[in-house]
Amino acid sequence: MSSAQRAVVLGSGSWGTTFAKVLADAGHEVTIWARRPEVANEINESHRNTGYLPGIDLPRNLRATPDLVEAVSGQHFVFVSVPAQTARELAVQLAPLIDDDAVVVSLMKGVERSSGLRMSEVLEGVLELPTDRIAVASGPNIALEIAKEQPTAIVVASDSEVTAVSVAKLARNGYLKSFVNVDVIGTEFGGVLKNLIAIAVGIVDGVGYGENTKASVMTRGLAEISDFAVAMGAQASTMIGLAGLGDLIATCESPLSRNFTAGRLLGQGYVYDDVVAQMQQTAEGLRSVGAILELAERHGVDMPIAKQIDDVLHGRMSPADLAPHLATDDGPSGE
Ligand SMILES: NC(=O)c1ccc[n+]([C@@H]2O[C@H](COP(=O)([O-])OP(=O)(O)OC[C@H]3O[C@@H](n4cnc5c(N)ncnc54)[C@H](O)[C@@H]3O)[C@@H](O)[C@H]2O)c1
Ligand SMILES: O=P(O)(O)OC[C@H](O)CO
Repeated sequence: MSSAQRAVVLGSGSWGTTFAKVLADAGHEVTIWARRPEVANEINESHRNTGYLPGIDLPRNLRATPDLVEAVSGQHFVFVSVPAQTARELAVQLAPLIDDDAVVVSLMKGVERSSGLRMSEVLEGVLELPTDRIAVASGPNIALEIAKEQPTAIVVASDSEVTAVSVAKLARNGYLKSFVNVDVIGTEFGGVLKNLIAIAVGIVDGVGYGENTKASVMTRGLAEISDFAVAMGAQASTMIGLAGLGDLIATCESPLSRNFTAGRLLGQGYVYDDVVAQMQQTAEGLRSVGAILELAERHGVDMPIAKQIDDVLHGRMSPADLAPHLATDDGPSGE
């Protein structure tokens, strides 16, 4: 464990609050920025965030504020955990506030719908930071499990290994072990793309198909998202690491996953708008699929599962046809 430092986490939803708890449990002095003052008050007064982490007691060295200026002032480590589609507007507010030497870390797992940019690209562009002051963290990290202090691993990536190590040293404690790599593209896309496959697995689960179907979708899904990530510049090895295969397994198998849950509702026959209305929390995959398909087309990558998710989302395909379609493709081909 490193010596005590200061850090701020922007976003007080499930992951922002959990990650702040991870840092505070490592002995650091942690501030969490909550957009809603009532959430900040609850964290400060009751040491709880019941809307997102029911039953979890938060550490006392974790304090919250709804004031972004106060939250960010003098902070060297700034972690960002808001829904991907809101990252740009937050970054615009953040730009004049961050310290000259601050390291900014994305905890998010979506792409910007309008541009197809990864979150680190959005932050880097708006904040005008060199890439050695940007990092991303990803892995099999279902928030509530980590908040319950169940043992977990995470990977921190930055173009600069020094930066990745400095962040990974900060974000480790008795229940979270951090690893590092320098493949930002793979680490980030791993987190984005597993969400799509978790939606597909949720769909077939909702339809009532069993383990063979889910395993087929997961395995072919891993091949599909690896092809995409490598075409975008990722290392193939990252896709079988924590941010790829690791997160794919956790998200596709957990009833706590919002992406899996959204898929299951689709499989049970709910339409897209009903699913969005029922989700209390962010299911990033629903908003990433269109942008990923556009990038895939531009880079000549075939993504049959992602296409089928998009067809189900837009009512062009019955959920029950998703997996059979996989099996009735043209003649046999190599795995
Ligand atoms: N929950 C997890 O298990 C988990 C784990 C790893 C990564 N992530 C990623 O972390 C990111 C955040 O997810 P989450 O689970 O905390 O989501 P969440 O839905 O639980 O919480 C989102 C938070 O963002 C706030 N927010 C909403 N709109 C905002 C805006 N315009 N400006 C600022 N804040 C706004 C909400 O008030 C809430 O506090 C996502 O990209 C997600 O994929 C989540
Ligand atoms: O709840 P989900 O589907 O957003 O998944 C949460 C995390 O990304 C799992 O690592």
